[in-house]
Amino acid sequence: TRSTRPQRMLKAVQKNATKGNPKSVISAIDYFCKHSEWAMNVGDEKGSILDSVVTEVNPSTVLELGTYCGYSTVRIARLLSPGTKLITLEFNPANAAVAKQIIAYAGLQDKVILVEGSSGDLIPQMKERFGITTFDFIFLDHWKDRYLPDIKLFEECGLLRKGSVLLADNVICPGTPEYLEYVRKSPRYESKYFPAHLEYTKVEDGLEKSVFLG
Ligand SMILES: CNc1ncnc2c1ncn2[C@@H]1O[C@H](/C=C/CNC(=O)c2cc(-c3ccc(F)cc3)cc(O)c2O)[C@H](F)[C@H]1O
Ligand SMILES: [Mg+2]
Repeated sequence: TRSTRPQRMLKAVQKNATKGNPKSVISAIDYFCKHSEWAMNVGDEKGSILDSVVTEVNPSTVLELGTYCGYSTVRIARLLSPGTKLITLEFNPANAAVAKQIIAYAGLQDKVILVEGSSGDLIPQMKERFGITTFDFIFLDHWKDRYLPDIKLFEECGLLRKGSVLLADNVICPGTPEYLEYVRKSPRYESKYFPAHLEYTKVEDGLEKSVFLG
């Protein structure tokens, strides 16, 4: 049967990237998406903003919602200090299987805990399963209508502390209007918009960085 786009992306990584070299894996995926097939990775322009926020926060506890093929997982994990691991949630087994291989190809498997399942089910389990008290950094890039319910879940589960940073992809395209209204209106968050473009296109998009004020 015909391969899937994530499988073709993995093939492109195995063909064009250097094993153990995260930068070459990132470049191979960006090249594939620019010249072969568009895919919903955060991409190089927004990815650079992601890099700068991760570097600034230098988090000890990290969560990503929506692994997809692992592109942003590789971008984040490559910047983490030794001994720090990122937890990434993906509920589609086929995506998780590809992501696992792309993360391993980058040599970052020891810095990533990929959990198969839905954020709605897994967020309440973070404390008991992974010994997390609070997250320093959260990257939201899963179904856009789940950003708001999930941030409320973080609050209810006591997973945010004064200074926790949430970075949300696609707040313009496809758009997350309810989430944006919530973080921008709530007195409990300090929010800032980083303008950019939809990955591999000229369409306007951007990232919203929201700091929990406690
Ligand atoms: C709901 N809880 C979940 N828990 C675990 N994994 C999940 C959950 N929900 C989804 N997943 C998992 O997270 C991924 C989903 C990513 C969704 N991303 C997008 O739709 C998305 C769309 C565009 C886009 C823009 C313009 C256009 F013309 C077409 C597309 C651009 C983007 O950057 C995106 O991120 C994965 F597929 C799904 O299994
Ligand atoms: Mg996205």
